[in-house]
Amino acid sequence: MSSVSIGFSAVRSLDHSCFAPLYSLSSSPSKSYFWPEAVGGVFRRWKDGGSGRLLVLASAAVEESDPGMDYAETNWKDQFQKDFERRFDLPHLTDLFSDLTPIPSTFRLKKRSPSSDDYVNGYLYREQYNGYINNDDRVLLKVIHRAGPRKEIFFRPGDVNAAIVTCGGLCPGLNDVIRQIVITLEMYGVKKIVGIPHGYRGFSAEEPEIPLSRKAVQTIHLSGGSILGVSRGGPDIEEIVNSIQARGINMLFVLGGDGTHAGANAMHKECNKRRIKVAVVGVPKTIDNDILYMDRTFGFDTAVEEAQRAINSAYIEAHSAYHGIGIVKLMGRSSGFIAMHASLASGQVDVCLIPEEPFTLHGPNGVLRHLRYLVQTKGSAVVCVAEGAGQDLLEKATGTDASGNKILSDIGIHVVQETRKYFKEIGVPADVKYIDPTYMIRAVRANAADGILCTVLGQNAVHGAFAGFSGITVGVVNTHYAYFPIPEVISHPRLVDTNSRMWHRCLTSTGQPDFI
Ligand SMILES: Nc1ncnc2c1ncn2[C@@H]1O[C@H](COP(=O)(O)OP(=O)(O)OP(=O)(O)O)[C@@H](O)[C@H]1O
Ligand SMILES: O=P(O)(O)OC[C@H]1O[C@](O)(CO)[C@@H](O)[C@@H]1O
Ligand SMILES: [Mg+2]
Repeated sequence: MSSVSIGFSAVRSLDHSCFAPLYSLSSSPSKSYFWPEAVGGVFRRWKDGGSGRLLVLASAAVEESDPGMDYAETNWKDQFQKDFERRFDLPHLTDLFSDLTPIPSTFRLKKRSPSSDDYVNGYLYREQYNGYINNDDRVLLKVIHRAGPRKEIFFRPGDVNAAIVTCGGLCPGLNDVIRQIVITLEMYGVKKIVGIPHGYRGFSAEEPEIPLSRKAVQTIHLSGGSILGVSRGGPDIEEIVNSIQARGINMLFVLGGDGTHAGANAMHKECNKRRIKVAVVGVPKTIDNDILYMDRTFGFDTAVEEAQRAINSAYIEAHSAYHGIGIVKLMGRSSGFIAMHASLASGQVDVCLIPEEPFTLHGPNGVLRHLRYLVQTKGSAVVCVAEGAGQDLLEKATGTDASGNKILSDIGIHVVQETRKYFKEIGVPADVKYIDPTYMIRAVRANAADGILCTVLGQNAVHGAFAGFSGITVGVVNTHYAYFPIPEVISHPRLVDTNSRMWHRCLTSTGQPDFI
């Protein structure tokens, strides 16, 4: 692959260890060459059957630009930027209600330069020295909308009827986000805030709404779970929007994964169709970290921390046993981020198996043969397997859960059974210990890093709704908080790039060969 850099920008990201070139021209026809760890957006272009195509890489997410666009002209950079800008334009209430006029924000910010009023007993209180965000402010090459409080807002706080709903599986930090949404709504002057019980099912009105106030949420972040409850499945979009209308909800905060966001976007569209003024704002929740564009989603950091505890226990068990083999199954239906990061964090994993990397168990290049080598050379081995890994090796499970997600076959149990069988067959003793910490990981409270992330996301969700956006979600990209149109972030799950430096670091740490 030949590649020519034509411009640089120093963009720093917490996730990444480098400063990255911004634009790069490449003649590689292969889609597999990308730099998922490059930051700030790396533009790479190659010839594809005569028409130029372009990739933008944003914080480990790879997005193909509109293939219909002709980037062959010399001003491809401008064209690309315009195309990207168009795709990331945010739906706004004024798209529907053109006569809406904003009012000065009720969210008070202190001035940047302190005045004598800001001193109390000689101390300067400057915790809110911050500025309002301009609607033109963008992050990542100035195309993605910056999150934060706007000077003008589109709701009178007295008219706001806000609701919060948490859907899908549990995730550390849900209570932190709920808490911060409530606190921020109150800071704007909102009085009517409720929680919808048990996810979208709560819209079918079997259970009463949960009244929320600063007092009610003050300490909820001290425990895991969601005080509102969660669920999968539930009523269809029309029924949900009927319920939104009947309850008079005009700000809806939706905390959930890709399914929840698909629902939120459908609700936003249905509200538009009915011409009702409702701001639907999502906060992505997934311990799997499988949402596009975001540096990370809340709960992921905590999940990794908990997961590496399970791995360390597996190591101690395996290491203490004669020919011990510790096998740990971690969550990750389509993406192996938890398994990869926990393996790296622990440093004790010999084999890390993720959905993105095919492998065989049997045969000369299989996992089992390598385990035999490990127990015979170092005395023990640890395997970390993501739940979505190796599904092609298993008998297909049939059916879906209440939300329509495919039920996966259990790769953890399969690896355990096959390992026991293999060692018995070859007459080598092996003491196999299995740990599945799945729900222990999900149910814990958020750690400090996630607590901060949840706080900022919760605040920004409220700022986004007051700013008049709807059908959007909030995330952190290249360390900046930004708003995204929902369809862009859920178009497909974010996957571990097996050509990335991070996956290679993981392989270096485990020392595992290719199992193909
Ligand atoms: N395409 C869709 N359109 C409308 N609603 C959906 C869609 N997919 C899922 N939902 C609804 O969203 C809710 C949550 O979906 P799901 O159970 O798939 O969890 P999720 O949000 O993807 O979170 P998790 O990461 O835990 O799987 C459910 O109530 C489900 O009915
Ligand atoms: O057992 P539940 O609640 O359906 O959740 C399992 C799913 O949750 C996830 O962690 C996503 O939140 C997936 O990786 C996993 O398949
Ligand atoms: Mg999902």
